[in-house]
Amino acid sequence: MSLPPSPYSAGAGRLLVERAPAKVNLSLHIIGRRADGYHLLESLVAFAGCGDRLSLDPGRPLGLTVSGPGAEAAGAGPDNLVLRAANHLMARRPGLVAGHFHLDKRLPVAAGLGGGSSDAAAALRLMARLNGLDRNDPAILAAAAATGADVPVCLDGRARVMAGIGERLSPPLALPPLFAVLVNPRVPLATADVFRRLGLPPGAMRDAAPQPATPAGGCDGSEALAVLARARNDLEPPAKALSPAVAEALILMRDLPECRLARMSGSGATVFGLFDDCRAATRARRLLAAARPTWWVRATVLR
Ligand SMILES: C[C@](O)(CO)[C@H](O)COP(=O)(O)OP(=O)(O)OC[C@H]1O[C@@H](n2ccc(N)nc2=O)[C@H](O)[C@@H]1O
Ligand SMILES: Nc1ncnc2c1ncn2[C@@H]1O[C@H](COP(=O)(O)OP(=O)(O)OP(=O)(O)O)[C@@H](O)[C@H]1O
Repeated sequence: MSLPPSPYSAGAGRLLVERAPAKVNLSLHIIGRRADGYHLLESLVAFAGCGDRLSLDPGRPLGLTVSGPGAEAAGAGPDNLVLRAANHLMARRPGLVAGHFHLDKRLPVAAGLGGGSSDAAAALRLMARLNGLDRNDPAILAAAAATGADVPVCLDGRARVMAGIGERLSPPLALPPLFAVLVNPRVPLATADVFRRLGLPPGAMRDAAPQPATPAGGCDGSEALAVLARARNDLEPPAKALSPAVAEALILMRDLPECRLARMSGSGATVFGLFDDCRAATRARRLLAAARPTWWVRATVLR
């Protein structure tokens, strides 16, 4: 039996490494549904300090190995979003040099944290670095959009408002650092199932939804929290209907004495809580981890 190649093996080239941070939807408002079934939305997206890690060994043929707690759920086959993104890019730019990817999969899978999308974006950044492409090269942007609705916003991992189905991005936003706890009850939720459960017919527009509450540039953390409190995640009700663990996580988070805001991210089941400072978030992480020892719980800063 041959051993899988070491993620840290030197190969013929220099190992390139990128972080793939978790994406958190601070707000998510559904505006309508396109005739092709995709939903139009407005979402304020930020990125966490925790995430996956992707490396690329340029000396070897295109391939992927995966390690870490989420390795089995993510898989290492051609459907992994790392390989899908690389193949989308190579189809648009024949002749690009690829290599062997190694993914250290730390984030829970199908969790509303855009882990796969962030991995795909990291793969495109690695391919861009290896081939001397600009990150804003049209082929990179097109490969990102073709890989998944969340991939474009993950390309540079900076807080933005995304609109359309995720292809229209605001300029980067200067959010104050937000002290957060992320909790995932380890119940995977398929994004397509959550959108379907919303029950919006294709072609339908909802009554005018408010703009996503976006904290003004330069505001402090407590002003940002006040603005975010006026927003919502429209996918919470369908996710709760599909998984009671989402409601349980929201209640546990909201009931923590120092929690200022609790909301689901993306299509769930991960719930985030926001706190006034790092110490309050750390205390909350300890309380949640003790209350639900089998759940995935992290304290982190969102930017
Ligand atoms: C919920 C969010 O995570 C918010 O950031 C994204 O909108 C979902 O992004 P994603 O996981 O990259 O989604 P994709 O992989 O492109 O799509 C998965 C499935 O979700 C549904 N989908 C996704 C995005 C969207 N705007 N409308 C949809 O209805 C579609 O059924 C699609 O087949
Ligand atoms: N690298 C990857 N990491 C995680 N999942 C992957 C990956 N590649 C393919 N997948 C598949 O994609 C699906 C969605 O995974 P992901 O973890 O990105 O979901 P998510 O966090 O809900 O994303 P989003 O917030 O964008 O909806 C899973 O069912 C998984 O099998």
